[in-house]
Formats: sequence, structure tokens, C-alpha cells
Amino acid sequence: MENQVFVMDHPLIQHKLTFLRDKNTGSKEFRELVGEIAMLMCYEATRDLPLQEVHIETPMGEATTKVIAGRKLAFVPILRAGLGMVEGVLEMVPAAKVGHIGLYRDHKTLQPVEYYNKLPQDITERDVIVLDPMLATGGSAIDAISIVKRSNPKSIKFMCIIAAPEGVKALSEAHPDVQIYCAAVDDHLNEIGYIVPGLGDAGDRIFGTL
Ligand SMILES: O=P(O)(O)OC[C@H]1O[C@H](OP(=O)(O)OP(=O)(O)O)[C@H](O)[C@@H]1O
Ligand SMILES: O=c1cc[nH]c(=O)[nH]1
Ligand SMILES: [Mg+2]
Repeated sequence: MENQVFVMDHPLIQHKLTFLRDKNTGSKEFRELVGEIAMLMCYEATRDLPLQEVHIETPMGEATTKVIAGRKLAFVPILRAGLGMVEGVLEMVPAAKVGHIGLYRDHKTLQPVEYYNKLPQDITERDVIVLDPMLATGGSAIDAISIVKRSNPKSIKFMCIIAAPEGVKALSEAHPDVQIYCAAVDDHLNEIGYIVPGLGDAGDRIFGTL
């Protein structure tokens, strides 16, 4: 299971994460930080994209250089909070398509409830990165990935900002083929399913609905 989880401890990501966690950070700055962290994480999560050689002419002569080898990506944010990560990852991969899966966690049962699902038509030709800032019990990520799998993409990765150990375990068991990228694995979940220390409710902090 450990090999499946990549914790991105780059100083820039860790620095931004501190301000994201701070309860005094307002919605505007929170949104900006989520976008910036997603962009930095995307850089690392796409490290294994295959390259192919091309021949070009520079102003100084001919050169054999590299471009990404026709591999197509799709990002799939889990609504709402995953939307906060989209702009940042598209800065890195502007040609990617974006699907959406709407899920909210029932506050009593903590079970995810699906309310929206729209994926790119050519998803079978694409590598998918599912986005959500928070992996708590893992229920939402597990369901979202099951939905994406039914459309048969080439591969699936999951990218979150903060994970709980409980969520990492549940997701790894449910989808052992899916690599998990995160900026931190926190201490635990509290009795109402929030990550501690975490950052509170990511969707509410992004959209100012607290
Ligand atoms: O791992 P889990 O226990 O399923 O919890 C994580 C989910 O909870 C949050 O969404 P929420 O239900 O608050 O919806 P929102 O994004 O619309 O606020 C978060 O963005 C994840 O989708
Ligand atoms: O801590 C948590 C857990 C689930 N969803 C959030 O937004 N935050
Ligand atoms: Mg929420």
C-alpha cells in the first residue's frame, strides 16, 4: 500500500499548505492557495508522462528535442471542493479535458451522495486524474473513482491536498491500482469525519459558504 501513496513534501507546497490550514485565511486567499498547490502537485503527478523525440529548427540550427508523446489527460474534480484545483492543473496542462462528478457527504451517515456526472466522450483514450482537496473517510474518492472506472479510461490517479490515514487505507484497499498524490497525511479523523488538524471544510472555505 505504501508504494501507492506519494506525499509531496516540496518546501513550496508545505509553505502554502500552512497558510491554507490557518483558520484566519479568508476565501480569496484560500482559493488562490488551493489553485497554486494543485498546480505544483500536477507538476509532480505528471512526472511519468512519456516523451517522444521531434526534430525542430532553432534560430541557431537543427535540434532533436522532446514533446509529450500524444498522451491525453482528463481532470475530473469532485464537486464542489475539487473545482478549486481545476484552474491550477489546467495552467500546467491546458489541453486536458475536464469531467465533473458531483458528490456530497451526507452529514449524518458520512456516505457520499451522487448528484452529477459528466465525463469527456473520449475518456477511453485518456489518463484521468481525479481531484479533491480532502480525502477523509475515503467514501467520496472511492465512489468517484468507481464511476470513472465504468467509463474505462486508460489509467486513473487521485490527487488531494490533505489525506487522513483512514482515507488512504480505505482508498488503497478499494482501488489498489490507483496512485494517490497528496501534500500531507494528517493525524486522524474526528468523530464527525473531519480531518485533524486538517483545514476545516474545504468546499465551504473555497466558496465562502461557512
Ligand atoms: O473522504 P470523505 O469522507 O468522503 O470526505 C471527503 C469529501 O468531503 C468533502 O466534500 P463535501 O461533502 O463537504 O462536499 P462539498 O465539496 O460540496 O463541500 C470533500 O471535498 C470530499 O469530497
Ligand atoms: O476535514 C474534512 C473532511 C471532509 N471534507 C472536508 O472538507 N474537510
Ligand atoms: Mg464540503
